[in-house]
Amino acid sequence: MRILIDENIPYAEAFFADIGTVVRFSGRSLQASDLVDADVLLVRSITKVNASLLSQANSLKFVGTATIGEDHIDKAELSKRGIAFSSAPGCNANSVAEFVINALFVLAEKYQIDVSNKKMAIIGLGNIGQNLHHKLTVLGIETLLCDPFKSSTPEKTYVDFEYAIANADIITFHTPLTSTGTHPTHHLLNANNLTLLKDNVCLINASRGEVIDNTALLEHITQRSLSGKPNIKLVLDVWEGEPNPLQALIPHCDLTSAHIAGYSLEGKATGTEMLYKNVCQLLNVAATAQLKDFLPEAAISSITLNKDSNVNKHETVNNEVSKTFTIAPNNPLKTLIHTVYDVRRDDSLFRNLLNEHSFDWLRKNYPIRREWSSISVNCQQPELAEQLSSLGFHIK
Ligand SMILES: NC(=O)c1ccc[n+]([C@@H]2O[C@H](COP(=O)([O-])OP(=O)(O)OC[C@H]3O[C@@H](n4cnc5c(N)ncnc54)[C@H](O)[C@@H]3O)[C@@H](O)[C@H]2O)c1
Ligand SMILES: O=C(O)[C@H](O)[C@H](O)COP(=O)(O)O
Repeated sequence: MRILIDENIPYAEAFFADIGTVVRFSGRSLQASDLVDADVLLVRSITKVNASLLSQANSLKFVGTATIGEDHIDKAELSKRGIAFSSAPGCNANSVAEFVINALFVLAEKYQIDVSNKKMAIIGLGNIGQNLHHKLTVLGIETLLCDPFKSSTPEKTYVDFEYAIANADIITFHTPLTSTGTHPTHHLLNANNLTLLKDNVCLINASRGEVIDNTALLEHITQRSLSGKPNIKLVLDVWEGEPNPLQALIPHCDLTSAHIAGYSLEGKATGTEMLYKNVCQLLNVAATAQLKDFLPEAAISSITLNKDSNVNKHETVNNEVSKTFTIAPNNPLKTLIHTVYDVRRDDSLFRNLLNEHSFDWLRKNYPIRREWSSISVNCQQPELAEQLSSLGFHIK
């Protein structure tokens, strides 16, 4: 059994060595001829699996992508050739949701935004959007939910896209990239509706670059500046035209990164495990390998929050009780989250290394990043401990 696996899929040997011969490849240079005699092909989002790539596949039984996005896969072509397919839905949802909260905390501190009285629109309520919605609810941040494929219930109200972007203080995108169907997302945010955004809006895109018309966004930012309006607070993890982002947009961003929101070790490794289980099922072999047996302990695996840590502290300055920032600079929750991982690290790498190296290099050489669940927190305050536990931390 010949198993072709992208070089950026972790733990592939640990999972697949017992099933067959693992052959690694570089995602953008895979050729049709490499698929001769291959039985299984596991890719990431940079490999376009289409008729051309599959043209010499003579024994391929399964194609898997260790991602949730499927816009790089021609599923109709796979089905025509009788090749089974699966993605890894939800594998990196927690990673992306943590990334967004991480970025939000940076913006809140940088601009002293009291997020407790702001509305955050989540565009796309799938695996990531729902995970993020849960975390924001735990943090007490009000949300506007937008997903035309979901119906409102007494507990959950969905709003339409224009309402969401016109009324939100923070907007975060979590849709797939689609260009057909009733609600395509290609250039969902574009020259026609950018004008609806609030003056002080924060915009986060960790979905697909093409969901926002990047040229129109740059033009809009320039027009805003000319008319004396405040800048958009901008977080871009994904870019139109990757691996060649619109360079002129970069200086206008507060936080930049090379499509790594889903790149926690847990997120990537869970993708491998999901594909492994699917391959085992297809081949009718027992799935004996388990991620929990390989995942290493985090570099910092235990932390103590002292007794007087208080998330929503009212500070008295000059005999006046100061404004309560849910995410104040000394907020222990923010400190804790930025101890596990700080999105500003990736912003620095992106800005400093993008010209010397490349977008793909930054992704390939991505430093290990762990999720909140990798850390055990010793917390003496029951209320804070419960909040941390709901966010995914282990409580001692
Ligand atoms: N930056 C990263 O590293 C990273 C990581 C993971 C996923 N992603 C991207 O994020 C996307 C979402 O991931 P997911 O796991 O939540 O996927 P998902 O399929 O679980 O959810 C997507 C949701 O978007 C909704 N949707 C579709 N069209 C919409 C529209 N026009 N307006 C609003 N909502 C719409 C769908 O109904 C669905 O609920 C992926 O498709 C992928 O492109 C990026
Ligand atoms: O769609 C996804 O799951 C994510 O965008 C994923 O993190 C992309 O990573 P890549 O496959 O490009 O390495």
